[in-house]
Amino acid sequence: MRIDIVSLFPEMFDGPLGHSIIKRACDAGLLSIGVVNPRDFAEGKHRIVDDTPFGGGSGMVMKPDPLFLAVESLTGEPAGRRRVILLCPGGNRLDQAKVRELAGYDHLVLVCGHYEGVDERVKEHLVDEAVSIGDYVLTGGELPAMVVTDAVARLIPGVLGAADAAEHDSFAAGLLEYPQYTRPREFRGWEVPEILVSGDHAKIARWRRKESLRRTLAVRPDLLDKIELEGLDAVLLREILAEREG
Ligand SMILES: NC[C@H]1CCC[C@@H](CNc2ccc(C(N)=O)cn2)C1
Repeated sequence: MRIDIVSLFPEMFDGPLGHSIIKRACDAGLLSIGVVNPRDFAEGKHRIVDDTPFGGGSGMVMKPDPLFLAVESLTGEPAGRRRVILLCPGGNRLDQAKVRELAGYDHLVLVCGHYEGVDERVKEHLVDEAVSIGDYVLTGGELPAMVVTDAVARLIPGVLGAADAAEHDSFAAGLLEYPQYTRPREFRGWEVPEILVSGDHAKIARWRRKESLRRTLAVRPDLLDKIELEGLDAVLLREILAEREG
């Protein structure tokens, strides 16, 4: 997969994309990431990328021309499935389903906004979709672009290594993930649940599913509305509710 990021601050990406899993994915050729600066596409000696808003108002707005030229420099050759995304607070909410959808593309172009706004013609005629990582405003779209890159990259086959590593993530099965423990078995008097050292894999799987349901019910009951709970899940949920009563 190829991810190109359009940002006025390319150096912001050296850290997060230059380490750990993302770096390994790039070194393994599973992912390639580029960052272009729209300022390099701005005309004139001062390479202006923003200007005051028509109609008045405070703050500056990102001009359309440098952004259009920067994106068009990346979308020349017809590359399979491509999606151009603007990161902004008013975009479609990013969730794991959206991450899975974006991971299905061959080429993502992530446009990072700045200042008080981005000229509306960028959203109307240049990008395929506006995406928000949450209901809050940041100083720029760079951190959201890193979030999207990280979340999508870990779903690329081979990036996470252990085949099912992404399967038991929170939200992967629509539920929050079960609690994880590792050595030491006893730490400051706090013991690892006995069942996890029982060696009974069926019981462990049941315990994990039940804990996922218990946590999801407690923290994100809204997620339970989205999935059909049948069979064992329904049994486990009844046990959880009975335990709450008891
Ligand atoms: N009107 C402010 C707005 C103008 C256009 C550029 C953005 C950059 N900041 C962002 C970008 C994305 C998100 C998010 N939630 O994904 C939050 N903040 C700020």
